[in-house]
Amino acid sequence: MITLVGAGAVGITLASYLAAAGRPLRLYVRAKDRAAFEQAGRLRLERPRGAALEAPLPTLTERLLDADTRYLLIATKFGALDGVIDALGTPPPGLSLVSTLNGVRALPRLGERLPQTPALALTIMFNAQHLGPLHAQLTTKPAVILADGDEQLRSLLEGSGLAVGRSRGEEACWGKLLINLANAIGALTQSTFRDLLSEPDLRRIFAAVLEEAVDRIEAANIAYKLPMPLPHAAYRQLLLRGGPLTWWLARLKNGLDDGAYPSMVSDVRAGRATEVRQLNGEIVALGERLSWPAPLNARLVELVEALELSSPARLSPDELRRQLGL
Ligand SMILES: NC(=O)C1=CN([C@@H]2O[C@H](COP(=O)(O)OP(=O)(O)OC[C@H]3O[C@@H](n4cnc5c(N)ncnc54)[C@H](OP(=O)(O)O)[C@@H]3O)[C@@H](O)[C@H]2O)C=CC1
Ligand SMILES: CC(C)(CO)C(=O)C(=O)O
Repeated sequence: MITLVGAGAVGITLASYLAAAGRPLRLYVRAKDRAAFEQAGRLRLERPRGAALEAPLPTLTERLLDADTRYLLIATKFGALDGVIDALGTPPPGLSLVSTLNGVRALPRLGERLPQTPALALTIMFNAQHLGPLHAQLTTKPAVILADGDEQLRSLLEGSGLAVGRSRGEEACWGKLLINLANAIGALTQSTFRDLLSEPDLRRIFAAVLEEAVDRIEAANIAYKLPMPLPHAAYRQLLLRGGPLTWWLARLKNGLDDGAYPSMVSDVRAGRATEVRQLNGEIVALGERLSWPAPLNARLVELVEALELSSPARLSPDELRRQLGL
């Protein structure tokens, strides 16, 4: 049995595929959400091309762990993770924790707080927005990458309509983190992926922020796998000189919708805390450990954190480039 905690954009997307395929799934619900979930009566996922996916409402549970829970699938934001761990108490033997969180902090956090319980990463390669109770919008192909090591979980995910890739250890999480460095650029300029990958100033900013991060990750000998069929040097050239080609390739590979935007754009619009510390901040922390600062990523963290404290003001791509000294 899988229990899913976090019925937001990612959680509803995963739950819709799993429930529609008849996989054993329970949905954790807090008292504040029960009436709205029951009223929704089913899961509904709008999809970029093709019909919406409707799936039966999984059993709702107010316990994170039931006697038969084998996997706890965590789809909250990082800021809510400690609260979930606190509510877990002492997990029984046989339970595995599965983190869908962006960044690379969730697994070490789970390992520190729950050292006896195995935790593995399910890297989310799709993009989705939360539309309402048990209702989300998918704006890409429904792809995920599961770290090697749990074939039972893999068999529950495969065949559900989700495309399930493989990763050795955490190399997919680090590769995905590199892509997520653009979330802050999107949040500050309120840009779509199409803008981020076709507007010249935004492409230049992303190329510089990515290069700063790749240099530090390689200097620290961290294994990473970019989720694209190109090595970083070639992708950088594409960003700098490929014109709209970068956008067209991303569109072809990921099935991105024209209007899709990074999840941090929604966070800023909704006035929620962002995960910028777990994304660009991770590169800043790595730079500190290496005594090789990462000033572009540090400035992005500062700018996004300033946004969190004030009402969102959109920077133009040119203003952001100048603010970063590029
Ligand atoms: N959206 C996307 O396209 C992608 C997101 N990700 C990552 O996936 C993770 C989840 O993101 P996303 O789905 O967008 O976030 P959302 O904010 O849409 O969803 C998180 C959900 O978790 C709920 N939640 C928080 N605390 C608890 C709790 N203690 N118990 C039960 N539910 C809880 C929230 O409810 P409430 O707000 O009512 O507290 C909210 O519905 C993040 O790390 C994100 O970076 C990764 C790839 C793509
Ligand atoms: C990969 C990307 C950028 C899109 O899903 C994402 O992880 C996010 O929006 O947070």
